[in-house]
Amino acid sequence: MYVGRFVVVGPGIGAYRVSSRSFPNRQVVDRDDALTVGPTPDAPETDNPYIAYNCVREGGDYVVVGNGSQVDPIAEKLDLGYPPRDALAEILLALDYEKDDYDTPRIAGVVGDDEAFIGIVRKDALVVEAVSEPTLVATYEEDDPRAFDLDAETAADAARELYDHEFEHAVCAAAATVGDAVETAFYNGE
Ligand SMILES: NC(=O)c1ncn([C@@H]2O[C@H](COP(=O)(O)O)[C@@H](O)[C@H]2O)c1NC=O
Repeated sequence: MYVGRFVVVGPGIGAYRVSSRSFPNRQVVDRDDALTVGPTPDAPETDNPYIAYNCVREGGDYVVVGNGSQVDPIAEKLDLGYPPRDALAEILLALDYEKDDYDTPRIAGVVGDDEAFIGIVRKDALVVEAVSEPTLVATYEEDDPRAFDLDAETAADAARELYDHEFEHAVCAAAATVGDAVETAFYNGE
């Protein structure tokens, strides 16, 4: 099954995978204050505005994961002390779904050491929920949050677990854990 991009978040851990039919030549890079998805050096040029963005970034005591430019303003709201639910709802609603050929939803998660929130804005709905167990939401097909069996306990294992998941067209993955410190990791395949 092809679900496009997806996030999995639970208390203390969050992960994100890029799956892509149209833009497979992409990778995650570590840019000090964020993990960024972008084209590989050999990728064909494109003017699509939705394929390069920060996918993992700290905000306040939390880490934000997501599939587009919403990650930055959500993190900035958290830096200002907004409650995670409100930061997710406000920014997802403000930016809304992507205006591409698929009306691709924006998805995001906020991870704290003992709490987590997940959100999606689709053409027909805005959903923001607190979650107590690892929970998945994807851009296509799996676009309502549902429990996900995440075995990983480290960021490196979470990135690898999402990359290896059976959903089709894996491109790259990133993850973070939130405890006494934040750890991040990514995996771009072999
Ligand atoms: N975040 C991403 O990495 C991303 N990659 C592709 N998209 C959008 O989704 C559309 C469909 O892409 P695909 O066929 O790869 O699923 C693209 O035209 C683009 O507008 C993205 N936007 C949201 O998921």
